[in-house]
Amino acid sequence: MARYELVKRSVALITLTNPPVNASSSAVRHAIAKSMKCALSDPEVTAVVICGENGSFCGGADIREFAGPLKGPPLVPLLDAIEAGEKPVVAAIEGVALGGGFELALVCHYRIAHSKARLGFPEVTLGILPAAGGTQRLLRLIGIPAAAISLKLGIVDQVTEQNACEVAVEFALRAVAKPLLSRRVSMLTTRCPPDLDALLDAVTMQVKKKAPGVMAPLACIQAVRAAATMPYYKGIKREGELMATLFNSGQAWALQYCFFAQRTAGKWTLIRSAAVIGLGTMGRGIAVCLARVGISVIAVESEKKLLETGRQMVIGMLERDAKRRGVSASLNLFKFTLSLHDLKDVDLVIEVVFEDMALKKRVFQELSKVCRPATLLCTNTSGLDVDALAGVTDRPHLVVGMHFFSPAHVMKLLEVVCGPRSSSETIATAMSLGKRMGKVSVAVGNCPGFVRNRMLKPYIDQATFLLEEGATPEQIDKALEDFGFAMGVFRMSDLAGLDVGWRVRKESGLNGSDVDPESPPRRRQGRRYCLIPDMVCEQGRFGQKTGGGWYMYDKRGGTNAKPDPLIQNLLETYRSKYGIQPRNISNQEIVERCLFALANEGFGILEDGMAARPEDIDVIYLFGYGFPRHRGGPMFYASMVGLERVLKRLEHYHQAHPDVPHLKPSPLLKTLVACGIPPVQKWREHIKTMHSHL
Ligand SMILES: CCCCCC/C=C/CC(=O)SCCNC(=O)CCNC(=O)[C@H](O)C(C)(C)COP(=O)(O)OP(=O)(O)OC[C@H]1O[C@@H](n2cnc3c(N)ncnc32)[C@H](O)[C@@H]1OP(=O)(O)O
Repeated sequence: MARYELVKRSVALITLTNPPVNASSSAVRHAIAKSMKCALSDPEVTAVVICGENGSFCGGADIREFAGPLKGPPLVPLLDAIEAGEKPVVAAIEGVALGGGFELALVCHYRIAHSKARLGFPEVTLGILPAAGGTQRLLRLIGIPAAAISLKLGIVDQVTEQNACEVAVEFALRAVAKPLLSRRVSMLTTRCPPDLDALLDAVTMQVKKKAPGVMAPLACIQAVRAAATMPYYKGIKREGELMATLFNSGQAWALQYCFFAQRTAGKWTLIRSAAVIGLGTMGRGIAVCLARVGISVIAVESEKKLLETGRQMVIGMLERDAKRRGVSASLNLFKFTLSLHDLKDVDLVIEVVFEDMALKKRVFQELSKVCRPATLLCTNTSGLDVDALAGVTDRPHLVVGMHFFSPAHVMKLLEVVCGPRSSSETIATAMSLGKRMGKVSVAVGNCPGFVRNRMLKPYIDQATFLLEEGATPEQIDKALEDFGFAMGVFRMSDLAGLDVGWRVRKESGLNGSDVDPESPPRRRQGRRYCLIPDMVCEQGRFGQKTGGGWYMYDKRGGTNAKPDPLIQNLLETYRSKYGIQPRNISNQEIVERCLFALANEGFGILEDGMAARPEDIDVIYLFGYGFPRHRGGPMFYASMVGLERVLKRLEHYHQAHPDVPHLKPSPLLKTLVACGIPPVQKWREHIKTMHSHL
C-alpha cells in the first residue's frame, strides 16, 4: 500500500501503491504512518519525498470506506505529525492530488507538481467537505480571495515537465538545511480581504441560488469563515464539526451513491460468468484474476485429487490477495467441479489444459456440445494453432486465444490471439475482458509462438550458440543485465522452468526419437541446433524448481543463483566432443547477437502481419519479458541504435553463421533502411501484409 525506500543515500521515498488512483484507504494510511515513523527515526534520512505509483499522487480518501466504521490511523493526527516532523517532507505530485490527497500534500513542507497535475477539493460533490485540515490549511496558504493557478497562488513550490518524483528528491536534498517553521502551513495566518463578511455573505447568496437546499457548499463557506477568523486549532475543530453533520446526512450518502452508480453504469459487459479448465499454476492464476474483478468462476479439473489441490491453492491465493488489497476474499464467486456439463450457462470458457493439441481438441469438441451457442471459447495455449482448435467447434467465430503469462495473477501482459475465423466482437470482448482484469492486452496474429514466444526463440538460440562458442551462462547474463534486464536469459529461463521448452522441442521433432538419424551433428531441420539445453534437462535440471538448471540453487525453489561447476564441465566436454575451439566473446557481441536477433524476428512478425505495429511488440516485451523500460522495447531500441547499423551487424553475424536463418536481416528491415529510415511510428506504412483484424 506504500513502498518505502532510501534514495540518494539520505532521502526516504514513500510511494503510495493503491491502484487505480492511490486512494488513501485505511491500509494506505497505516503504511504512511509506518513509513513516516521509519523516516523520522532513521538518522541516515535527512529528508522525505512522498509520491504515488503509476502517475497518480492520491485520489483522496477511499470513498468505499465511508460506508463502514472508520478504520486505520485517525487522519488529523497522522497529517499533523507529518507537518510537525523535523525533517523536510516534499510532495511529488503527478496526476491527481484530490481531497485527502491534496490535504496530504498540504501538510508536506514543499510541493513539486507536474505541469499536468490536478489539485483540488472535490469533496463537495460527495456531500462532505475537506476535513483533515484542508479548509484551514489551504486558506492559510493562499488567502481568501485567491482564484488562479497553483504556482502563482503559492500552492506548489515548483512546477515541472519532468518526472516530479526525481525533481522532488533533488529538491528535498537542497531543503535539508533550511528552517521548517515557515513551511508548516497550519502556522500561517490567513490573508483576508477587509470586507470579509460582505464577501462571504455574497458567496452564500450565490450558492443558495445556484444549488438550493444543498448543504455541503454552505458548510464549506462556514469552514472558510473559521479559517479566516479563528486560530488553526479552533478552525480545525470547527471543520470537524461541520464534517460530522455532513457525513451522516442523506445528501452525502446520495452523492456518494451517485459517484459509484455513474461508474457502474458504464460497466456493461458480456462476461459475468466464466469457466477455467485446468487448475495448474496458470489456471489458478487466471481464475483468481477473473474473481478479482467480480466474475463468477467455475473451475474444472479432470480428477478428484487435482481438483482438491487446485481448490485449496485457489482459496489460499484469494485470501492472500484479498489481505494484501484490504478487501474480503471473493470465495463465494467460485464453484469447483469435475464435470464439463456444469459449464452449460457460462459466458466464456478459458481452457488451460496441458500443451497438447490432441487433448485440447478433445476439450474444445466437448465444449461445443455442452456450452450454450453464444459462449466464447478461449485457449491459453502458449503457441499452438488457435484456428485448428476453432475448427473442431461448432462456433469458430467465437474462438480466440487468451495467452496469459506465468504467474497469471501477477504478469500484466495478455496476448489476445486472433484466429482467421475469430469475429471482431469476439476479439473485442477478449480485449476488454483483459483490460477489466487489469492486463495490458495486445492483439496478435495466430502464428507459432504468437509474438512473445516466437521472438524469444532467436534470442535464446543466440545465447545458447554463444555458450557453444566459449561464453558462460554468467557472462551472457551479466552482459544482458548490464544492458538493463533485471535477469539475463539463463537466470530468467531457470525461473520460468526449462522443461516446457524441452517438451516443445521434442514435439517439434528437434529432439528425441523423431530426430532424423541422418542429421549432421549440431544441425536439425537444416539449421544450426545447440544440444546443450536438452542435455541440461536430461539431467533432471529444470531450473529453480528442481534446485538446479543453468545455475545451482541452495534448495528446490531457491532463487539465489550460483555458477555451477557441473555446467562448466558440461560445456567443456561438449565443446571438445564437437571440436569447438572456445574463443573470448565480448559483451558487445553478446548484446548485439541476442538483441538484434530478437528485433530481427520482430521485423519478421510485422512483415507477416502478426503484430499491428512496432509499439505493440515493444509493449509485449516491456510487460511480458521485463525488457528494460528505459530502452523502450526491442523495436524502439533497434531504432535508437540506428536501423542501418542493426542491418550491417546482422549481415556481419549472418555471414559468420550462415546456418542461423534468424540472423539474416528481415526484408522489412532492409526496406526501412532503403526508404530513409522512418521513425518507429511510421513503420506500419511500409508493411504490405496486414492481418485483417490487426
Ligand atoms: C492520508 C490522508 C488522508 C486524509 C483523508 C481525509 C478525507 C478526505 C475526504 C476525501 O478525500 S473524499 C474523496 C475525494 N476525492 C475524490 O472525490 C476523487 C474522486 N475520483 C475522481 O474524481 C476520479 O476518479 C479521478 C481520480 C479524477 C480519476 O478519474 P478517471 O476518469 O481516470 O477514473 P474513474 O473511472 O473516475 O476512477 C477509476 C476507478 O477508481 C475509483 N476511484 C476513484 N477515486 C476513488 C476514491 N477516492 N476512492 C475509491 N475509489 C475511487 C473509481 O470508482 C473507479 O473504480 P472502478 O471500480 O474502476 O469503477
